[in-house]
Amino acid sequence: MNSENAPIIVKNLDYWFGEGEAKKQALFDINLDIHTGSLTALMGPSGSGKTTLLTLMACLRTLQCGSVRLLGNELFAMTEQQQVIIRRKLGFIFQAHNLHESLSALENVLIGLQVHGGGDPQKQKKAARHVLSILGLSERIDYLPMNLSGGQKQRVAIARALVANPQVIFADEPTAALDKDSGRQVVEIIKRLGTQRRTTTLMVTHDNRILDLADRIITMEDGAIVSDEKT
Ligand SMILES: Nc1ncnc2c1ncn2[C@@H]1O[C@H](COP(=O)(O)OP(=O)(O)OP(=O)(O)O)[C@@H](O)[C@H]1O
Repeated sequence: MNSENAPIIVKNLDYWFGEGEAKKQALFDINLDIHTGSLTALMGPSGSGKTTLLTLMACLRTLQCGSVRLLGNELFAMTEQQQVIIRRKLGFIFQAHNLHESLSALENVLIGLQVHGGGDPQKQKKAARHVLSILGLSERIDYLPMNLSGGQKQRVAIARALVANPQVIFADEPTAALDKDSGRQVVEIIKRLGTQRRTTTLMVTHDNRILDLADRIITMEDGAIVSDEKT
């Protein structure tokens, strides 16, 4: 694949936290191309910069130095309005699944469509039901989060991230709260999306149990990439 067409292209990316005496560099000269439809695991010890890099690539943090091209758009110096438009093409899955406790599984997934504004409510419900069924939750659509297991809640959060057919999914430790089987199931679903819908996924993980499912494993240490392996 021509790397110019890659959905994520990172060049010479540096990042600092703090100001003055407290200023500390968190990322050092990161260069990376992520290919369409691939599932990439981002690994490394605590504090190595994984989340900082993920949030910069996901347009959730302002770039200071270097370049990130996300779906053909340069994120450096991008306006807030442009950022909102590009974020609509992305799906986010975080460890704390942030479901609304007062809303059913179906209603939580509908939020993933309603942030886009407009749309036919009946079609939206159909899409939400469909994605919940793919995730094995057909029987649970009217349940409140308090009545779902940890794995089921995480699958609802994934359904919410997937319902709008994102082109890129950014996941931060999506399996951390799950047992081995639920964790594998979740990553298998994400992997299938890569094959079926050409969805590209970047996943920060400490979970060795699911690494065999990744197409590529990038390891960071002290703010730099120290290894980059295809599996
Ligand atoms: N808001 C912040 N303010 C100051 N320093 C920060 C902030 N967030 C992260 N850092 C520092 O930046 C470095 C990278 O942190 P980051 O959270 O990206 O690492 P990580 O590899 O994701 O760690 P973990 O696996 O523990 O989540 C660390 O030294 C961390 O202390």
